[in-house]
Amino acid sequence: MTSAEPLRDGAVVAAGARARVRVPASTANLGPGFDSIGMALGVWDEAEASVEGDSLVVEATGFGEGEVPLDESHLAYRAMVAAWQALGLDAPQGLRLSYRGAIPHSRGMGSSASASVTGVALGTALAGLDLADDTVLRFVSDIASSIEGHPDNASASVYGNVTVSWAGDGDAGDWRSAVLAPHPHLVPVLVVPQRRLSTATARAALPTAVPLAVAARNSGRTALLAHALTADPGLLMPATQDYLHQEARRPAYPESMALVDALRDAGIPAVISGAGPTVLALTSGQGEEAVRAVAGDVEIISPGTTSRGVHVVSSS
Ligand SMILES: Nc1ncnc2c1ncn2[C@@H]1O[C@H](COP(=O)(O)OP(=O)(O)OP(=O)(O)O)[C@@H](O)[C@H]1O
Ligand SMILES: N[C@@H](CCO)C(=O)O
Repeated sequence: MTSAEPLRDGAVVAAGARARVRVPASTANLGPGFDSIGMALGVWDEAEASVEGDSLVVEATGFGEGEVPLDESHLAYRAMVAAWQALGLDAPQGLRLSYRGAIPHSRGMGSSASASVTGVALGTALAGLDLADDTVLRFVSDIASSIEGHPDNASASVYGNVTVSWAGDGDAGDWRSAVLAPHPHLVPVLVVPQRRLSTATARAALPTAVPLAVAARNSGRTALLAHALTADPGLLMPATQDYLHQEARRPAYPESMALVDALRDAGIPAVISGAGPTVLALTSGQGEEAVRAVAGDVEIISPGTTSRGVHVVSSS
C-alpha cells in the first residue's frame, strides 16, 4: 500500500455493512499515450456488496453473465480482498456481491480495470472509508492499477475526465495521475466489433524494446496529445499518431486497423481504443454521422466522456 495507512491488523469488516458503487468505462492510450493516458466514458458498471451470511455469494448480470466465475476468483472480489489486505483487514466469512456489467469485455473499453476499481472501491467503502476523500481515491487507483499492471484505464475510472498517469519514484504500485478536463467540443465515437481480443494477447504482440528515435518521435506526439485533448482539438490528427504499439498489434486486429486508416484518410482522428479491437474516433462535433459514413453498418456508440469517476450510490 502506498497512500493509506493500515486500519487495524486482523480486524474484520463489520457485519451488516453494505455499499453500492458505480464505475465508468474508459478508453486508454488514445494513440501515442501508451499505458499513460486514459479517458472516462459514459458507460457505467454498478455493483453492490453486503457483509452477510457465512459464505461468498456472487451474482453477475449484463456483460459477463454466464462467463465470469462466481467464486473467490471473480475479479471484483479479488480486488476487494486486495484492498482489505492493504488496509490490514481480514475478509469477512460471508459476503454477497451483485455485479451489473454494462461494459463489454475484451473490446478495449477497460472492463477489467472497471471491475478492479469496483472491487477496491467496495472494499474501502465497506471498511468505512470515504470515497470522496482524495487519499482514498488515490488508494483505489493505486491498488486497481497494480492489479491491471498499468494505470491508464483504472485512473480514468477512478477520477473521470482525462488522466495522465505515471509511475512514482517509489515502490512498484506507486502511481500518480494528473486529471485534465477534456475540451468541451470533443465527442468520442466508438466502433465496437463483436469479436474480442484479450489485453494479455494484445500485449504479447508488443516488442520488448524500441529504438531511441521511435521513442523520441512518440514522446512528441504524446505531449501534443495532452494539449490537443484539452485545449486545441484541431491538433488531434497529429496528436493521435502512435509509433509504439498499434502497428505491432495490427495482425491481432486487422479490420480495426483498416478502419483506423480509412477514418484518418477521411480526416477523422481515429485510434485503437485500449488494447482493441474497438476503434475510437475523436470527433469535434460532427460525431457519429461522419464516422458512419466511413465505417458503414456497424455498432457505433457515442457515450460521451464523464467528469465523474467511481462513486458510492448508497451505503450503510
Ligand atoms: N465485470 C467483470 N467481472 C468479472 N470479471 C471481469 C469483469 N470485467 C472484466 N472482467 C475480466 O477481465 C477480462 C477482460 O479484460 P481485458 O483486459 O482482456 O479487456 P478489457 O479490460 O475489456 O479491455 P482493455 O483493457 O483493452 O480496455 C474478462 O475476460 C474477465 O475475465
Ligand atoms: N495500455 C493498455 C490498455 C489496455 O488495457 C494496452 O494498450 O495494453
